[in-house]
Amino acid sequence: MTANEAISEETMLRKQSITPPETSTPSPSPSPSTPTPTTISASDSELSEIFFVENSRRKQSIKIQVKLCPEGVYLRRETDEDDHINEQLIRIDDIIGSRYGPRLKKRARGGLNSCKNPNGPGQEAAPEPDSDNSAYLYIYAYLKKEKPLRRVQTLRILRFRSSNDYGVNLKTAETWHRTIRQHKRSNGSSSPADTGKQLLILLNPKSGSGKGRELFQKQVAPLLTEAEAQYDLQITTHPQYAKEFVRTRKDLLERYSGIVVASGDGLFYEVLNGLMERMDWRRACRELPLGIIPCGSGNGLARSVAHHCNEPYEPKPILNATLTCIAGKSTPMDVVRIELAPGGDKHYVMYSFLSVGWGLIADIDIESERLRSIGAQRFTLWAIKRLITLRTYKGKVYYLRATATPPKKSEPVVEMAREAEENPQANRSSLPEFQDLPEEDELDADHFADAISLDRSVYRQHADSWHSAMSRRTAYYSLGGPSLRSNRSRMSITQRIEAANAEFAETIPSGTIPGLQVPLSPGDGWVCEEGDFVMVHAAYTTHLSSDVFFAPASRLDDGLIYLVIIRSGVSRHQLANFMLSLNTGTHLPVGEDPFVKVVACRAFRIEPTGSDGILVVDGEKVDYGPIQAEVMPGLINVMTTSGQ
Ligand SMILES: Nc1ncnc2c1ncn2[C@@H]1O[C@H](COP(=O)(O)OP(=O)(O)OP(=O)(O)O)[C@@H](O)[C@H]1O
Repeated sequence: MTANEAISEETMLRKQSITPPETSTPSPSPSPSTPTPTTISASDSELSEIFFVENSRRKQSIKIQVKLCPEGVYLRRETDEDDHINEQLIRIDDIIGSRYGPRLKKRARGGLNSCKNPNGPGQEAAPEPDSDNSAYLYIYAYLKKEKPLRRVQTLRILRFRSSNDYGVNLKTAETWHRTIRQHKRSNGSSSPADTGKQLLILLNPKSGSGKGRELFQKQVAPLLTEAEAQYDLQITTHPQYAKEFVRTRKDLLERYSGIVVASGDGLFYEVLNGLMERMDWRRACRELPLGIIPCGSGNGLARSVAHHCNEPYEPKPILNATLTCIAGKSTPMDVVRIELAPGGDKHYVMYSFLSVGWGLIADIDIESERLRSIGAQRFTLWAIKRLITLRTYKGKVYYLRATATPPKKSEPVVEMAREAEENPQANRSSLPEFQDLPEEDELDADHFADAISLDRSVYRQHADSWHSAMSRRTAYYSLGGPSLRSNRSRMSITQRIEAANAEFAETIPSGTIPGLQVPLSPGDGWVCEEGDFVMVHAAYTTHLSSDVFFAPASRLDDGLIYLVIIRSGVSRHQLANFMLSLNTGTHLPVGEDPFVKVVACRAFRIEPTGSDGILVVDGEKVDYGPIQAEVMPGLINVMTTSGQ
């Protein structure tokens, strides 16, 4: 039989072949349940064709109607023998890509460099002259199944051989390929293949067990190839590499459609903070969705994203997360602005996406580092040790409940300016120097990049430390810009500072709560708890690590920080139960508890007494001392399988 044929791989490459008749005549598009003897039926959005699967064992051919429509690919199978009909829909969301051309000799693998197909997206090289004239369409899908939640790899191969001319068959296969892409686009998926841009992939070869490179080659690259994703793989060579890359790259937004971090949470933290230090941070956060492929040891974000979009995680976290990154959809996610007391070597303002910890869990996380060689067991062992030798910490915890009305923004800079005008000499030393930025026409692209890379940290430190002490707002920046210069001489100090603030409010992310040095007032809605604490731990994603389901009620963009406060006096038994239930998310008290409290808040401040203790932000140790945090709702976009 010289007819079209489809090789259908239901699950992991289980092959059958389907073959439609040799000649094809156009026909109206059939419904999925109505088989037609015709081969091709094309409208703008639907294609339909009858294929045959040769069943050599039973010496019969099975007729399969394949219909491509906006919902996906319908396959309707019937046998002459028992009139039995099987139907299946491969949802368009579950199809990650397709390719067409001659039969693939072996499974294509992505390399470690930019992936480019010389024949254009989805198309393979022309067949050898002596081979058959069939054109093949490979449809790569990962079917989502519930109970247990999993993705099942599925490959459908349609073989087009109606014509003796390879070019004609290829054209038919190409039409199917193009239509699949169109349907994915209409379904809200901006596939990397459609954007004309590359995915930036940042890979830390040292994260987790140190096998990031191999994991990428074996598990990630093949999927990127199937999804026709063009990518630029950057392998980090040292800490801060990723941060500097995204911070200083001039063409970041023009060149890349998104950033995928193939690493642990530590590298994602670098990328987030690098983005936030760009002059175009707002646009970068809005336009560049961020994805994570879990190659680290904690992987709290990857687990939280999987939880958010009801995607499987274990037993194949890398494969599942990669599917999420290539789904072409994204969801807003909160970022938390952290302010630390100056003095240490860590950055004064930082941006966090997971958690802030003080006390028990932070201690276990950091102190058990010395047992890293024994793997995840280190947490259990150290938790037992710390439960036996329980520590408490004295201090104050302030929080602004989610329901509290935000404090009215004061006009601190205006107040300062007024003082300065009244008494210029007295205030001169406390006012920052006005720095002239280059004229706009001097700002070519290179110049701009240098300005970003050289000066930003200076501006940030300077402005923050100055204003935190003097004002209720922490991030007004007083640097004169080009827009001020023309009429500067005619402007009062007040006007100049207001104008500068307006300009830099856009270019530098600012907080809305009082600076760390400013006392907090209950009148503004702040609740204060004072005393001895076993732990204060704040989370804004569901999972702190792949197996710590810390804030089950959290949503990626709910604008909430979940603050868990455990006071001194809690029994070891209750604490042990708390720790043991962390992986199921059943650790939090259902009703009122005298020792354990959960507060949904917008902002909080911790003021530890003394200097001996551990504070962590996103699992990394920071300088011990006062710390405050404020949520910036939906600031970034993370790659998901549902969403826009
Ligand atoms: N090439 C490199 N060599 C050494 N360290 C690196 C390199 N690239 C990045 N780093 C640093 O390694 C740190 C840890 O990386 P990462 O978070 O990816 O892995 P992890 O610690 O195993 O995972 P997790 O944070 O989920 O526990 C990051 O803070 C990053 O700065």
